[in-house]
Amino acid sequence: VSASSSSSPVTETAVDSTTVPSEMKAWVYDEYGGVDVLKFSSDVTVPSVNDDQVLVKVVAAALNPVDFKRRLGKFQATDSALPTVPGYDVAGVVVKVGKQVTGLKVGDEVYGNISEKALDGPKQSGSLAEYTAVEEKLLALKPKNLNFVQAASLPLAIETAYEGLERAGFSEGKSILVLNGAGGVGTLVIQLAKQVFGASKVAATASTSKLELLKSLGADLAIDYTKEDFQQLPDKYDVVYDAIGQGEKAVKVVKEGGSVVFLTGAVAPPGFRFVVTSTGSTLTKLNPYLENGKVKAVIDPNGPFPFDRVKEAFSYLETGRATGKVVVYPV
Ligand SMILES: NC(=O)C1=CN([C@@H]2O[C@H](COP(=O)(O)OP(=O)(O)OC[C@H]3O[C@@H](n4cnc5c(N)ncnc54)[C@H](OP(=O)(O)O)[C@@H]3O)[C@@H](O)[C@H]2O)C=CC1
Ligand SMILES: CC[C@H]1OC(C)=C(O)C1=O
Repeated sequence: VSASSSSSPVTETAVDSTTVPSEMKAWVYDEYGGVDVLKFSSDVTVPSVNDDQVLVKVVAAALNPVDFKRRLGKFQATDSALPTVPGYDVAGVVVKVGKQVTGLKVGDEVYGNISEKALDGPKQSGSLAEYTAVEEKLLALKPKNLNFVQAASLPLAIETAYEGLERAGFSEGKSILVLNGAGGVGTLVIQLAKQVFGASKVAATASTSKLELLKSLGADLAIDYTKEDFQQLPDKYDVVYDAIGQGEKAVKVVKEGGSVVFLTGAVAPPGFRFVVTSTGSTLTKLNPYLENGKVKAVIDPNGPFPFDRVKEAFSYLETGRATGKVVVYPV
């Protein structure tokens, strides 16, 4: 696996914005369950565009664990109605703009996480489709040096990484331990902590074959969780960022007065858990770090998965072994 920030053939894509059809191809499920509830359909209604939204022709989409947790029915109480087109992360081209849209125009190449609140009323018509409708405020212009696969991989994960660091009060000169440094979020927490926030020390956990990746992303210490227990090591950290659900252990290695961020699983005091909020402004703020290559997209080398292999893509993500992001391209 290598992190990359240079564009490639996927950068070029021609999208005819004049002919938006009424129906589209998309992956849909109308019942909660395993990957087999996903059905490929060619006659899904193209979502209408509210005044504050744009219609995006999807070039690439990325998968997140929240996609399969939602499909399994873990967030039914606050989910949008079935049937659902899954998918939060999108990169594509604007083909229609709502009446109140001021910052985007037809032809703009954009990326973003299409659901402002990941669990509370997420979009019913998501990004694993030929078109998706998104509020302008959730999108940012795609950095020119990133191809669509790289751009699609970033939104939800980088927004989560950034929001967690902000909420933890992470700042220059502080130390951090990232539990699950090789995943979609952890690969970005390492980079943001080092390159954007000015960490004094970044430690991260992964299995043996991924340790070099962690160091390439900026980790000063890569801990092989298959061989040693971070709790037995002498170090304590200003912030512990738990992206794997090891709450009870995470709080044992934080410094007095430090912060423990939980993304999943039980919250052990004094830690806290949050759910990511999508905002294009975070992407715009981080675009310079993506454009100068200080922060790179990490794409799992088993992908990108073409549109007709979305089930396989989810099955792979659900193994819990993905390195960086699982991306669907071409759509
Ligand atoms: N609260 C929120 O708003 C959000 C929550 N999340 C949640 O955060 C978690 C991480 O998300 P994401 O990064 O996308 O997940 P990924 O599916 O990308 O994580 C996969 C990685 O997990 C690593 N891993 C598995 N077990 C361990 C372990 N015991 N210790 C260290 N690493 C391990 C694997 O590395 P290896 O093969 O080496 O084990 C693999 O590279 C998920 O539970 C997700 O639902 C994510 C985004 C937002
Ligand atoms: C409660 C955490 C939940 O929210 C998101 C976005 C996930 O991936 C989760 O597990």
